[in-house]
Amino acid sequence: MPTATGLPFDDIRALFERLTQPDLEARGRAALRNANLLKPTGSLGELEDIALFLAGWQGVEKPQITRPIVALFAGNHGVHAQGISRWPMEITQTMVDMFMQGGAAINQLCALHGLGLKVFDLALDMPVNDFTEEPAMDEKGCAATIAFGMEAIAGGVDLVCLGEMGIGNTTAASAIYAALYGGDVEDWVGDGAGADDDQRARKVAAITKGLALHAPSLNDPLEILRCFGGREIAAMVGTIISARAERVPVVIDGFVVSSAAAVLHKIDPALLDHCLFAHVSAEQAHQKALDAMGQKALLNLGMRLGEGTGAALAAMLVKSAASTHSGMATFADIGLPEVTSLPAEQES
Ligand SMILES: O=C(O)c1ccc[n+]([C@@H]2O[C@H](COP(=O)([O-])O)[C@@H](O)[C@H]2O)c1
Ligand SMILES: Cc1cc2nc[nH]c2cc1C
Repeated sequence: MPTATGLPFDDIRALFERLTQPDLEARGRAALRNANLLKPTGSLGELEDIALFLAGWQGVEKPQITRPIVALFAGNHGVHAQGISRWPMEITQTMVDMFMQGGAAINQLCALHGLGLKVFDLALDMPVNDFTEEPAMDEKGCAATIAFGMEAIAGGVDLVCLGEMGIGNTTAASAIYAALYGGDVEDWVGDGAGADDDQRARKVAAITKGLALHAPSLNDPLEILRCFGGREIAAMVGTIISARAERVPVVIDGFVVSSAAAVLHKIDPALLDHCLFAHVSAEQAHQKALDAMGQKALLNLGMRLGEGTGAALAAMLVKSAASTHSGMATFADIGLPEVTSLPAEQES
């Protein structure tokens, strides 16, 4: 990834200059098909919007989801030493082992909804640096981790749901939001995986210290990622970028995955055009983060697990949207007149 001519991040930044776009002609054909499907206009609500979104990114009138995956990234965090989580760091490895054994929540949802599960553990025995003392990563390591995340869609997938596991990573995510958007640190901090009042106060203190230490870097979103992010967050940035290049839609999970999306949104909101936001996490500040990105989530079920569980549920909706749109009969099929053009405002 790093080149002889520039800094490692230069290669990443170059990718933002040549963004693939949805196929608007295919999307238009899908909109016409949608108008002819055997149902009252608009009666499948947001499923219709999702079907047209898929048609645009897949470049076909009848989109299909046949190879969906959850890409689940795990990382450990040096800031854990500041007493910011209810859980020991070893739980990250324990859960990775459990993902392999099939006993975690995400395994059940993947099996139920026909989603492949790819688990990537990112040097769990070498946590990123404690961001209250030094940047979490150096530029080379951060860029290499972004590049690693780009490989998650290799082998051909047509929907990628992002998930993560990392004790301490809600502190990293809160720090990223506070650095990107400013405001009171308290407003970006929540209970994570069950923090008590003292742990929560220590999250605020750690982030406040980190923001002061890394103040010179706060005007550059990739630097913010490097200073505060875990490897799992950097890798998810990479997956979102490579999915865009391949025109593969991405489903963003909760509070932590959204922090990876927020890094890209701050660089250019158009970098998220191929992403759907799955759910509003119960982690306080997730709604605030969604608002900052101008995003509306599909579900709001009070979930705050991570692992990609909210994204896996939303994938079921995305698959439903593709199936109804592509499989239904039309009014012409029952001998009724066909709609042959749409009013201009309904064309996209
Ligand atoms: O993504 C979310 O919405 C979310 C909200 C709260 C907690 N989590 C999960 O909880 C873990 C981090 O919690 P903590 O308190 O150790 O920072 C990590 O494995 C996340 O997947 C995830
Ligand atoms: C047990 C456990 C499972 C998790 N899955 C995602 N984050 C988690 C955090 C904990 C503590």
